[in-house]
Amino acid sequence: MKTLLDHMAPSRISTKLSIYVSAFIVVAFTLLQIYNFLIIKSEIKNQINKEQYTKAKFIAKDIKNKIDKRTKFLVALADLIPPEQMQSEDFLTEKIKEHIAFTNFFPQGFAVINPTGKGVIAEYPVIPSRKNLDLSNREWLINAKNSQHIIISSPFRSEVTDEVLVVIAKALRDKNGQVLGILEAPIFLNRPGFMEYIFDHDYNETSDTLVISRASQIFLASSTPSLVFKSIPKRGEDIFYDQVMDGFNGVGDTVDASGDEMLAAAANISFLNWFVIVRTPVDKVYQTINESLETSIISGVIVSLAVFLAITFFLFFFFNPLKEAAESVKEMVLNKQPLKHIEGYKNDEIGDLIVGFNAVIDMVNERRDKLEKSNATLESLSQIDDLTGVFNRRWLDHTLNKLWQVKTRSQEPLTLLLIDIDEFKKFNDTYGHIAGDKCLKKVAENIQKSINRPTDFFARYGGEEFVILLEGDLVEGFAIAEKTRQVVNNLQITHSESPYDHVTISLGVSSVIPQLNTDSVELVKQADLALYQSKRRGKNRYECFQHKE
Ligand SMILES: Nc1nc2c(ncn2[C@@H]2O[C@H](COP(=O)(O)OP(=O)(O)OP(=O)(O)O)[C@@H](O)[C@H]2O)c(=O)[nH]1
Repeated sequence: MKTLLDHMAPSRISTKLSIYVSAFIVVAFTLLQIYNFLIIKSEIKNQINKEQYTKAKFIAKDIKNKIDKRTKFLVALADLIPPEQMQSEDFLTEKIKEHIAFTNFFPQGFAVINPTGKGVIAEYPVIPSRKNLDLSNREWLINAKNSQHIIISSPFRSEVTDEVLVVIAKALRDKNGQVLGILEAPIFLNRPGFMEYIFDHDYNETSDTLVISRASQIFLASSTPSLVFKSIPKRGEDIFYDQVMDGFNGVGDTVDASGDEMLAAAANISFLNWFVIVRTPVDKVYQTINESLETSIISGVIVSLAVFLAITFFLFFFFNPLKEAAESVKEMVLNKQPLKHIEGYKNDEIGDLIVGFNAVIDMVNERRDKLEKSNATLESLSQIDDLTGVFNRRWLDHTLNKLWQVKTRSQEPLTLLLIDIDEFKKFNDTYGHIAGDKCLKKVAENIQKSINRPTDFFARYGGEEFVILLEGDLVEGFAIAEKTRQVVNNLQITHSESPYDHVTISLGVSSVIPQLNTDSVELVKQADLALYQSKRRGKNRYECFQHKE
């Protein structure tokens, strides 16, 4: 029973393909994700930069408008106060009250300050702490007194409420230019109607809006309360701040107090020498895309796994016939089994391969059969004597040696009859070689016919000599010798030069029970000696080899 792991052996094409294809898909998918991630990141950065810059410019414009409106309002009020009414608190209070009724720009109202800076000539609404303030040393009071125009103070913290404010002020003069009082109004940056939204944490949920005084180098407004009225980074600490301090309007990269990277946009409020920065932590900018990257990594892993399993399954399905075919071939080759058709037909290239392989096997088998047949033919031809068609000397030697070994083991007799045609030279000389050949053939054919036991073998030994090999003893040898002699004698092939007037044969018989370390040649030699005796004793007879006592 094969396990899944066997099916997924590393040597299998389907396993290799699964791994390669899956790895390719994973790498391609990952690269695509990274590419998309970088593109989207860059798009998001551009978008956020654009939005932040628009927001910064909008806020800058909004602050400018608000200051403009307030200064115009104060100038209009100042124009309503004639110098001769300057000492009339009631008149001034009434005028302020009338004027202020049209706006909510000034929740702290207006005050007309004594030119010395000590005491209030008139105010509305009445703010008790204001009356006792000594403003004589305030830079804005001094500036207002020295200016024909409205002035805007540097931002400062209220001693009373600790809020950040600016004061707008205009000196009220008599016709000689003598300052009779200073009309002033505080603008609290965090109060409703001005920049309160910048201080609102909810409004700045992801981004942070900062209003910065270039002259004072401090944060005037921020949704982070701890930043308000703190110094901005020193020159050299943050390139973006340095650029903005030099008047740059636009977008860039910065860091916050804790060193976290931020995308920022800056817009100038030139006439105040302030600027607005809108900034967002990079973490927050890319939060969504980072989260989606995590999700896509998880989904990528799941998809890759699913793709791997799907590919493995499909490749297994497609390549299994190939695998089984390969195993069949391997088994045939390794175990040297007969080549046979392999199973697993599929209607595709693998199927074509299997069909082709089977056809090759058919061809190989067919050729092998032919070769075996022709080998067998060659083999038999190499064992047959051309002239007579009986076994030849080569076959005889081989058979004799084989039988010699068999009889050595079984200790049974082996008998050899050496046959020689008498006066054959004369036959040739008399009738010619062709007739001699015919004679040889006829003799051989007839002796062969007379040998009918499967354990008796007949072969041409060479020339006009033949051998009969018997798996029997001397007695049987004599019987066959005599029978053979008679067979040839009875052929009555005319031979005028023979004393018998026809062709005869002489035979030498020898028999032995083969022993270890003896040679079959000995048996032939003995038969030859016996044949010699036959010739000497008149031919057309057989003699037996006599062992010397
Ligand atoms: N025609 C033909 N003659 C052969 C063949 N092989 C051998 N001979 C002849 O057989 C003859 C054998 O002669 P010898 O060995 O002198 O023996 P013999 O003439 O038979 O005399 P004895 O053996 O004493 O009877 C030779 O003349 C060979 O040329 C053959 O294949 N065809």
